[in-house]
Amino acid sequence: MAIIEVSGLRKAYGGKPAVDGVDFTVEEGEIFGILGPNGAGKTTTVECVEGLRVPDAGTVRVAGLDPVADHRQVTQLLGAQLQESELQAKLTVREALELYSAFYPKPADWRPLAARLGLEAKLSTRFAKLSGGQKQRLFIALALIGGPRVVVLDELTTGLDPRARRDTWSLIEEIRDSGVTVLLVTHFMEEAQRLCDRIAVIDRGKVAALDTPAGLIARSTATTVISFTPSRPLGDEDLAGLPGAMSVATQGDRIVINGTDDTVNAVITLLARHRVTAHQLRVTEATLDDAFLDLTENGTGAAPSGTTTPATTERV
Ligand SMILES: Nc1ncnc2c1ncn2[C@@H]1O[C@H](COP(=O)(O)OP(=O)(O)OP(=O)(O)O)[C@@H](O)[C@H]1O
Repeated sequence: MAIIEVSGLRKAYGGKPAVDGVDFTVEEGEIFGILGPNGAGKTTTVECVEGLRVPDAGTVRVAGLDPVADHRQVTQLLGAQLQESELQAKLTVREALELYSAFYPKPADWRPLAARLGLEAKLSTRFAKLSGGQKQRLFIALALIGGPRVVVLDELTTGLDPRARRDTWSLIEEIRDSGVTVLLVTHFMEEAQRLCDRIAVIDRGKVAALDTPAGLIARSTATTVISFTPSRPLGDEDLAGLPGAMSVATQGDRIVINGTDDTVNAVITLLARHRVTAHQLRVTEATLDDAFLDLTENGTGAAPSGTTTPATTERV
């Protein structure tokens, strides 16, 4: 069942469209990612979902409620961590948790929440003295304190070191596993690929693509690249007609083939049949990075699904 429904959403600032007809639905219990280049309209979109901005046109519903007209009810079921969150420097972690608990009629018990987020030892620490990762953990706790059904996390891991980022990913998965729907705005492809059940790629205020991470990668013009140096030359006729191969090139004594998983298997069979050893065999897969560049203005422009281009050898 959809818990968030966004339809025909438009929002302009000073006449310039920031969100220009966005549609998507988020199913209850999923991690839904919003991905896109700087200034694409991601934050404006989630701020409309949170009821912090009033749409110029279109409808937004959270559990059937209008985030603007039914703001009070929506704040009881939606927890938000904003992109640039700050707290009073002298506030301790305990005070922040107690203060935010007071905003809700039935808050979650903050003690187990703090323990789950690794904040127990920091309860008496002032906000200004927390590390970036600890601040983010506190903001997650504050977003969860009302016992929400949906939590919106906007660029949560920006500025964190790789270990803190990975720890935060585990937390986000735990939140989803506890039944909370997560709407996640991120710039990090690896984060989106690892965490999200589905992703809307937003570009210039519109949804450029909406799919699972694997589905977005499959749309990418980039594919699987196989390269190796054979122990003795292979005939052109052997390499022609490999299943799924879109191009075969030689670079010195290296062979570079752009194809699919079927091509990888066929190459291995071919090498075994000819008793040829492949030196420095490399297989690289398309990633969400490739798909992102294909789908957004920063890349080569939106590529229609199913199109292919000749192999690019620099990815090898
Ligand atoms: N309060 C505002 N007043 C005027 N223009 C704004 C305002 N907020 C955002 N914009 C503009 O609207 C467009 C979309 O901004 P938004 O913050 O929604 O994008 P974003 O995808 O979240 O970007 P980023 O990834 O850089 O955070 C941008 O061109 C931005 O400059």
